[in-house]
Amino acid sequence: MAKKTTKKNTRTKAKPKAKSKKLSFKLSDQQKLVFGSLLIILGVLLFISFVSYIFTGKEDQSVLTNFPERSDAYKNWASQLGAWVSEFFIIKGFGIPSFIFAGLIFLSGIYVTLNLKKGKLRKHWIWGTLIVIWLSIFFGFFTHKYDILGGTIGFEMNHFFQDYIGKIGVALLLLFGLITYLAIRFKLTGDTFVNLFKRAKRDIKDDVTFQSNDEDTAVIIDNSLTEEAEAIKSAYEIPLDKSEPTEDSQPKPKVKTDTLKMEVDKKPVEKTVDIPELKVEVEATKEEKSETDNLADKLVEDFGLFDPTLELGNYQFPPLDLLKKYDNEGISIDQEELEENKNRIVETLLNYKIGISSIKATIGPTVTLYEIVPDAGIRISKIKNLEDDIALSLAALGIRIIAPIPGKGTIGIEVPNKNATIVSMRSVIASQKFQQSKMQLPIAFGKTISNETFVVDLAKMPHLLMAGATGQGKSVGLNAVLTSLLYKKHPAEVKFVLVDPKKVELTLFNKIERHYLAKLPDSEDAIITDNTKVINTLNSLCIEMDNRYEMLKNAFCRNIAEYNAKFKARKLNPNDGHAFLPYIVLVVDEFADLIMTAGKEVETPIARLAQLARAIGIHLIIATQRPSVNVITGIIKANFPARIAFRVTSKIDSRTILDGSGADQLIGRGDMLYTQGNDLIRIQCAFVDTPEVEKITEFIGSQKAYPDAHLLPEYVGEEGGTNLDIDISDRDKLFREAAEIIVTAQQGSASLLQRKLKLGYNRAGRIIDQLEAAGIVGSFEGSKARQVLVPDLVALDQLLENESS
Ligand SMILES: Nc1ncnc2c1ncn2[C@@H]1O[C@H](COP(=O)(O)OP(=O)(O)OP(=O)(O)O)[C@@H](O)[C@H]1O
Repeated sequence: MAKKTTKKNTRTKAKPKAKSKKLSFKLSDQQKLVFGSLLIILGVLLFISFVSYIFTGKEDQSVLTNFPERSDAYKNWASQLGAWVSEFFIIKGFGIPSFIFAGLIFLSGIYVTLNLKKGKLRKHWIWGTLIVIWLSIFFGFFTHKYDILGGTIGFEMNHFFQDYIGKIGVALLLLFGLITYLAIRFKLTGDTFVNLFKRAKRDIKDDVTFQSNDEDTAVIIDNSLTEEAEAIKSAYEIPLDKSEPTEDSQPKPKVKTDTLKMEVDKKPVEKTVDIPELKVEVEATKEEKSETDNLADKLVEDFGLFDPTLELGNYQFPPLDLLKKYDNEGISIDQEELEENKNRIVETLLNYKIGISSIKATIGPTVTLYEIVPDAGIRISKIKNLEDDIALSLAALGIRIIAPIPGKGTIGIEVPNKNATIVSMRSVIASQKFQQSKMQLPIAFGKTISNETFVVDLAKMPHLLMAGATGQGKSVGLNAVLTSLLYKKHPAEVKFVLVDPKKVELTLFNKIERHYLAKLPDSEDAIITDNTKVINTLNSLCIEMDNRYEMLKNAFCRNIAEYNAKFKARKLNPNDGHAFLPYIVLVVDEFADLIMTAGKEVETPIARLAQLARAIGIHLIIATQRPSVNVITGIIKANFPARIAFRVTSKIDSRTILDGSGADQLIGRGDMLYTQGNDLIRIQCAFVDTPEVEKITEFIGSQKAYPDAHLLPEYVGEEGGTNLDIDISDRDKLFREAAEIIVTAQQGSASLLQRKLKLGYNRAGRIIDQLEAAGIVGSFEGSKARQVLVPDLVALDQLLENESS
C-alpha cells in the first residue's frame, strides 16, 4: 500500500517537471519566424550547392582534398561550404537523391514559419529518407564506381546485397520496396492495378475509334459514351457547343475528347448515387398487410371496433349526487393558530440553540406543514431528535419531522390542525385530475398536504398493501378504492373478487354481484367470507392467471392493455379462445385472519399472484389491522411495493409496513402515509360513508345486469375430492392405532400421526382420509386440525365394532 502511494506520488510529482521541460522547447511566434526562415534559406542554399556541384564538382575536387583554406578558389556557387556539403551529401552520401534532403529542409522551414502540424512534417521526413535510400540503391545498381548518381552509400549497399542475393535478387528487392511504398503511401491495391489496366485498354480502344473517324468530334464522343452515360449526355453537350465557335478550340479536338471521356467514365457513377427517382421509390413502398390484418380491417370497417360494453350498452355510471357534500370541507386558514404554532416551533428550537433563517407554512386538510430553513452549521439530526420536545411544546399528537424534505433544501414539521377538515369522496371524484385521468385503474385516494387530489393507477402499483390499527380508516380506504373504480370503469372492464372474513364490511357490494363481482362457479355468494373458500378462489385466480398468460402468448402480446387493444381491433378471433379480458381486483379485508387460519396455503397463491399477475391484469389489495411480521411476511412485502399505512400503535408496526417510522405519528381518521417504494406521501384519505356506498351500489344494482357474476375457472382442491367410500378392507394396517391416537389427543392432524407412528406424510394423509371416511374426524379445514368426531376410546370401539358387524 505504502509502495503504491509513493509510486503515485512520484508520478504526480514527475508530471509538472515534464511539462516545464516541454515548455522550454516551445518557440514564440517570432522565434518560429527566425528559425523557419533560417531553415528555408538553408534548404535553398543546399539546393544551389547541389545543382552547382553537378557542374563544378569535378573542378573543385583538387581543392577539396586539402584542408580548407580561405585562399582556395572554389567554383561552387556556394563556394567553400557549398562544395564541402555537396561532396558530403552527394559523393560520400546518397548521390543525386540527396536533393530530397534540400527539399525536406526547405519544407521544414515552411512548417515552422507557418506553425503547421508537426506530425505531417515527421511523415515527410520518414518517407523522404526512405525514398533517398531506395533511389540511392536504385542508382547504385547501374553504376560501377562512386559517382554522383547513387553516391558511396548507394554503391556500397548494392554491393553488399549483391554479395548475398545477386543482381536479380537486388532488382526484385527494389521492386518489392517500390510496391510496398506505393501500397502504404498511396493505399494502392491489386484492384487499382486491374482498373488501371482496364482503363488503359479502353483508352487505346477509344483512340483507335477516334482516329478512324475524322469527321465530327461530337459524333465520336457520342459513340464512345456508354449506355449509362446516355442519361446525362445533355450535361456535356453545352461545353461542346460552346467550344465550337471559338477558333483555337478547333485544332485540339483530341485533347477535348479525352477530357470529356474521362468525365463520362466518372460521372455516371456519381449520378446514379443521387438519382432523385430512387427516393420516390422508397416513399412509394407500402406496408404489406397480412391476411388477418385485412380481415380485421374489414371487420372493423363493417362493424366498428369491438365494444366490450355493448352487452350493457345502456349502463349508466353513478352520478356525483349520490355522494355527500360536507359542511366543513373547504380549508379555512386560522391565522391565530398558524402564528401560535410558528412561535412555539421557533421558541422550542431556540431553547436548543437552533436558529431559523426562514419558515413557511402549507395548510393541508388535517395537518399543516411548516418548512424551516435552519441557520448554517446546524446538524439535521439535532432537529430530528427534537420531535418529542416539539410535540410537547405544541401539546399536539401526530407531529412528524421530515428532515430534510426530499428535493427541497428544507426541514418539514407536520403539525395537526386543530379543526381537521373532511375530504369528501365527492370532492376527489369530481376533481379534474380524476375525471380526466387516462389511467387504466385510477384511484382517488384523497388529498395531499398541499391540498392536491392524489390519484394513482392501481395497474401501475401493481398491488397494494394496506395496514393500520383498528378504527383508523382502513375500511373507509377500501371503500374509497372501490368507489373510485365504480365511478370510472364499466362493468365489462373490471371485476372484483371480494374476501371479507369480517362478514359485514363489504356486504353492501352484494348488490352489484352481477355487474362487477367475480366468483367461483359453484359458490352461491360472490363475496367470500369462508376461509376455505378463499384458498379455492386464490388457486382459481392462479389458474385464471395461467390461462390469461396462454392467451397473451398466443396473441403475441406482452400485457393485458396490448391484448385488449388487439381484441378491440378485431385482430383476435374469439373462435380461437380469445376474449376481452376485464381487470380483476382482489380485495382482502382482513389478511391477518386468513394467514392465522390458512397460513401457507394462502400465502403461496397470494405470492404467486403478486409476482406474476401484474401483466395480465390481476391486482391485489390486501388490508390488515395486525401488521406483524408473521402476517406481512418477507415474501408478501417483497411483492407489494405500494403500501398504505393508517395510524398504528407502535414504531415496530410502522417499520413492518413502511420500512421506517412515521405511521405511529399519524392522527387517525383517515390520516395515512403512502409509499410506492421511495418517498412517503402524507394523505388525508377521502371519506365515503356506508350510506353513500349503499346508494351507489343500489344505483348500479338496479340497472340491467349480466346473467351471472363473472365466473372464475373451476378449482378442485386436493382435499376436496376425498373418497368417502374407502373400503374397510383397504384400510391401512395402522388404521386402528392411528384412530386411537387421534381420539386420545382429540386432534385430527396428519402431523400428529407422522410423529407418533413415525410415518411419511403421504401415508399419514391417507390414514386421515380413511378416518374421515369412517366418520372419526371431520372434513378438511385449511391449516387447522380437523375436528375429532369421536369423544373417547369407548365410543371409538363401539363405532368400529358396529362397522364390522
Ligand atoms: N377518511 C376519513 N375521514 C374522516 N373520518 C374517517 C376517515 N376514515 C375513517 N374515519 C373515521 O374513523 C372511523 C373508523 O374507520 P374504519 O371503519 O374505516 O376503520 P377500520 O380501520 O376499518 O377499523 P376496523 O379495522 O375496526 O374495521 C369511521 O367510522 C370514521 O368515523
